[in-house]
Amino acid sequence: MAPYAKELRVASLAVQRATLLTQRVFHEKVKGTELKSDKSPVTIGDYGAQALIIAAIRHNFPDDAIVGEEDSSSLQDNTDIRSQVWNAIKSTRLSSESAEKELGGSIKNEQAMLAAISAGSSTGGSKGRFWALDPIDGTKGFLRGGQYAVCLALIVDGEIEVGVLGCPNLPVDDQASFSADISDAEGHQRGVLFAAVRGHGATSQALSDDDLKQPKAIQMKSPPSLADATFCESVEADHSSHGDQAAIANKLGITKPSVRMDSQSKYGSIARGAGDIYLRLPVSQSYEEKIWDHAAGVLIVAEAGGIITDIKGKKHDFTQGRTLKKNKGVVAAAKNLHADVLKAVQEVLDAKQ
Ligand SMILES: Nc1ncnc2c1ncn2[C@@H]1O[C@H](COP(=O)(O)O)[C@@H](OP(=O)(O)O)[C@H]1O
Ligand SMILES: [Mg+2]
Ligand SMILES: [Mg+2]
Ligand SMILES: [Mg+2]
Repeated sequence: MAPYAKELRVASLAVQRATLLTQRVFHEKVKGTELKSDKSPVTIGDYGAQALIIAAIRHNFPDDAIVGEEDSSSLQDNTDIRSQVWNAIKSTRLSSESAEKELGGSIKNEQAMLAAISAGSSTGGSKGRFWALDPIDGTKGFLRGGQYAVCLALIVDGEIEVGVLGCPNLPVDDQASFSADISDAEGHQRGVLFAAVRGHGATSQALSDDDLKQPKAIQMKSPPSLADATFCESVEADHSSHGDQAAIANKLGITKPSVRMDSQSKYGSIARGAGDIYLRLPVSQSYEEKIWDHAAGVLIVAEAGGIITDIKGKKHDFTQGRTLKKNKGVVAAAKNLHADVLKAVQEVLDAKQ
């Protein structure tokens, strides 16, 4: 059996189930968005997806630690939000009974739901197994009806071994034109699951497939020249500097406008050859990137043949706890472009100092 086959299967089904919850929360316009202490939003969808995924991991791998973005502290007193999360969870099941059973079935009650959410409090580190979980990455994109991703990765002794991204609003077709805009995907079926196991390549498949047994290999594209390349970057200008990105594009002779897209959908997109370069350029020097914002996407891009480093050219270090405190930013590109892109990034950023 291929390495990590069970982990890949459980992670894929757990992400698929969580995307059903997030889509329902979005379409039923379930209100109940809170602001966290850093003023970032968290929704019923974030809490519900975290609970469902952690319950599935604990059923299958009870000894594994979990580094999840959300915690349940604000749900302890807020009974209104808590019961909305519970309602969303209760009504979310995979249509395949056998797959639902593989995940351990439903969560038993509200207490078990809170316990599952709280179980994402591991501090990670350099030893043993843990899962990095972002139940909704791009919460702002999710709220806008844009791109978002449900992200799960298994890290073993500091190496990312398995990565899964569920992107409900990206087109299924790997050849569809590269855009964050959902209306551009009209006529395209939407909802794609990207996955990778270290050393075994990256795949995509339709999120709607009941049994998730039809992954297709994906590959990064190598554009003939830098001038033909397409950049992507965050929508949020305080997550990645749009101005620095434009200066870097200019230096490289790239004239096509960048594609702005929320979430790790950017990693999935370049991995399937829809775009060529993803830059995340620090705005604040003190911000530490979170491991759950990158782990799954970094493996998927690497396994699709891309190169990913931070802005200094260093590999991202997932052994440092809940954040990537030893790294700044992201430079992800096809193999034939990465060195030139990194050089331009450094020239532009150095010139600012
Ligand atoms: N100042 C900052 N710099 C970089 N990333 C930030 C940031 N503040 C928040 N983020 C992260 O950016 C993520 C979204 O990335 P993107 O801009 O690529 O869509 C957020 O994930 P969540 O939406 O899961 O909270 C959040 O963790
Ligand atoms: Mg968040
Ligand atoms: Mg995130
Ligand atoms: Mg999130």
